[in-house]
Amino acid sequence: MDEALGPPPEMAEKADDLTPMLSQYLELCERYDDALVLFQVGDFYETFCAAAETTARILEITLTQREDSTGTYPMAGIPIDNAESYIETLLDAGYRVAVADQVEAPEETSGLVDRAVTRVVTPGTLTETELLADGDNNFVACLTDGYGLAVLDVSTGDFYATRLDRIDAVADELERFDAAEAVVGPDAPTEPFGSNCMVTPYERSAFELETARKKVRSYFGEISLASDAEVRACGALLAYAEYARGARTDGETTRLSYLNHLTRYDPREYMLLDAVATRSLEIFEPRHVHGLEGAALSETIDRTASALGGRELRDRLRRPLLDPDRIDARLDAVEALLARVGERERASELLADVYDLERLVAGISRGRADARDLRALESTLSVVPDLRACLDEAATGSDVLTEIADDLDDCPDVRELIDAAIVESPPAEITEGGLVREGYDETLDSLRTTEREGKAWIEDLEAEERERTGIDSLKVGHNSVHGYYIEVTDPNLDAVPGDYHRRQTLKNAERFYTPELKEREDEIIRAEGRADEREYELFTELRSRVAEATERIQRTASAIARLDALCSLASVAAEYDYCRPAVGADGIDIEGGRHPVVERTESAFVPNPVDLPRDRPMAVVTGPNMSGKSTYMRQVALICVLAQLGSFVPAERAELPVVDRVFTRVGASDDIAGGRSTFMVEMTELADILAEAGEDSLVVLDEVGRGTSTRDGYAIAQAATEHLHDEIGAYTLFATHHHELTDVAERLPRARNYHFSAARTADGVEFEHDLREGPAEASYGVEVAEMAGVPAEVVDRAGQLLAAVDSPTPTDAEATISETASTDGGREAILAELDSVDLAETTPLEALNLLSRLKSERE
Ligand SMILES: Nc1ncnc2c1ncn2[C@@H]1O[C@H](COP(=O)(O)OP(=O)(O)OP(=O)(O)O)[C@@H](O)[C@H]1O
Repeated sequence: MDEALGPPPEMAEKADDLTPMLSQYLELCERYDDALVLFQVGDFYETFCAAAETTARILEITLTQREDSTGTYPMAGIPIDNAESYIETLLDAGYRVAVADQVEAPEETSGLVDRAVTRVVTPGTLTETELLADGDNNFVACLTDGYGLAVLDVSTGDFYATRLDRIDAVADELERFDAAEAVVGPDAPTEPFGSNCMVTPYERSAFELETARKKVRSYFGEISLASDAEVRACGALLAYAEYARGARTDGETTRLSYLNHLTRYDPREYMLLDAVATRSLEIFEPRHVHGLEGAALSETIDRTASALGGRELRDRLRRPLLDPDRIDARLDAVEALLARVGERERASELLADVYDLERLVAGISRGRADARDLRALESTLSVVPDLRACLDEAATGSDVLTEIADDLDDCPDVRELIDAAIVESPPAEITEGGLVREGYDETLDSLRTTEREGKAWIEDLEAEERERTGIDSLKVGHNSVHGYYIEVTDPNLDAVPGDYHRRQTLKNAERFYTPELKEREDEIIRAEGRADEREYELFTELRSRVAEATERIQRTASAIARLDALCSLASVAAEYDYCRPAVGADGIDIEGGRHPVVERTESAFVPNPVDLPRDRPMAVVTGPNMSGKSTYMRQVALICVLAQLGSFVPAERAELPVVDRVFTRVGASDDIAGGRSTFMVEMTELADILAEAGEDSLVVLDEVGRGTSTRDGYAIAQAATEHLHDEIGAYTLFATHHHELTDVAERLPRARNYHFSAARTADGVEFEHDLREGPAEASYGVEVAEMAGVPAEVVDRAGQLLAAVDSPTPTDAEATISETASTDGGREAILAELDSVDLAETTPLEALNLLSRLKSERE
């Protein structure tokens, strides 16, 4: 147990004697015992005891002390004004943070200021925009036994639910959503969570079926969820999200009223890209190779102008479709936008002015938005009519675009409300006035008039008093401590009238007030204070009215997101000359295919074809190191992913099947943390593929059996190839350095050999990167070693050894055999006999007997 969490024992043992403030702290620590409690004291959030020591260390802040009658306690505090960055560091260090704010103003109470936890910040429930990545979701997942899975982005309201029957599938889904946190019930398994997912055990009662059902119903009415496991996951997740919102003091519930859409899905509706494939195809994260970082697919195809569009595109990448009609509908939209260059460019320009509507509206609904947020909402909505106009031009022929145009609602009533109430550039603070337009509210206007008139009266005062007193140097001024004053320099003090009261003495002057000035001043202060309060009142009222339009704004946000994602796909297709794929074909048939990421960095990228018809779905790819095998195989997988998410693809022509799942076994990645060797990882991945691939899957194997002896490696590679060929029939690309495997491919009727060529040149070896039929002839491993900087003497020695293997100088014994063989013709006989042996049908004992017989015949 982390000592920084829970009630500090040194306070707990003196609980009855603590000062009221510290006993309030103790109580909150008891209630929020899985979080670090940040406790507001004036302008700071303080922590005490072990929590103070921990925060001081993590945040590199000073550890001080607080004394009270019961003792001295370590204390560390952070300024409230920039608390968010400190909170982020605490989250990164693996903590949840409960923020306890003063919920009543100190001047309104004679005793202890009341404090309450107003939010619990956890990695999965962040809503603070400064802590969130713009173009990406931040998900919290919830898992029950029987594998009900719910996934929610609290900052946007995106909410999904599904049920899975295998724990592996749970891990795949969690990886798909890249959940930052997983809330688990008492019986849920704990193994599927990756290392960057915080696991949060949560109250058993929230997972009880009836409680959960009630909670789900309170948000979504009679929604049909396929299983009790899902109901429990959704209900518990909603309860947890409410808990993270903290307590409310205004009597409202902690409901997240902007959550009004739950998407129930079946993972089988989408192409499955498991964790291994997502990583090895570098869909979202580039891999670091020798410290060099390339680009990920997501970045390469992202030309979205708004955060909404960025998230939508990533979501599509996460879940490529399986339904050819839906894929085609998206492709129609991309095609329509591609054809309408002017409208598309105009739309992208407009989209660049769009704020993050989803997060804005979620903030408004949670009561956390300020006046600037409302203005941002208004300005975003004001773009919508122009966007719709662009679409009206471009939408012809695309149902998807027509639907988007229909969903784009600029909510004129909401815009009017905001525009009428809020000034154009309001301040960030909502309690200090200056937000509300003149003419919006009579009470406010009259308070402002009083304030203005009072100030005008004071402005005139200086001239009036100079005239009345005859003191030309008399000044009227204001300071924050003493308020308004009349200042008279020492030489003129004789001329000061009797109604002047001394306020302050300076070095060479005295400051005075008059009863009238005091009265005016009080009036101004009263009017100012009441005006600020009135503004706050008007603002929160307006915010609640805007919140009533949440669903309409969310629909518009979703339409904008879809439009932005489609515009991005069209722009990339135009810029990089992608073609529209035909999806739903019987086999993979690509002409001039390219790797979408590598082609951007490789100026002379060589396009290559793919020909894997349904009845010959296997290709064994050989070729020297560095010739382009891995790039080629990944490019095939990426083209399939792109096509199924509804994107054009980097090729001259592409006919593609609907691939249900992409499997990869690529490269050697150690899993030292997981305690598995390179070979073990490799074999686990191979086992998954062989167990789960079907004939509609695409399997990319980049060398199998590399992590063990050549003999074992080859045996495994051959057996796997045969199994994939005979039993599974998946679209398979198998790159290998085991040249013997090309013989196997030759023998298998539904497989074909391909190779990448290279040419020896004076400087070493030149890779041509073009794919040809048939097996490769040479490896050029030694040349590549030389290019990589292996020392010359090692390269030379390797060259000699290679030459010896290629044209062996016979040893004495071999020379004798070969002589005998050539004289008596026995060599041919032995070779003929060897050729006739079917190794697959030969037991080790038979092989040994054969060898012994042949040997004795030679002697
Ligand atoms: N079609 C292509 N056109 C131009 N350059 C390419 C092409 N394919 C690959 N390359 C370049 O060649 C380099 C090597 O490619 P890749 O890693 O695919 O080779 P490989 O055959 O898989 O090598 P190894 O067997 O050593 O794993 C890449 O870094 C890439 O920049």
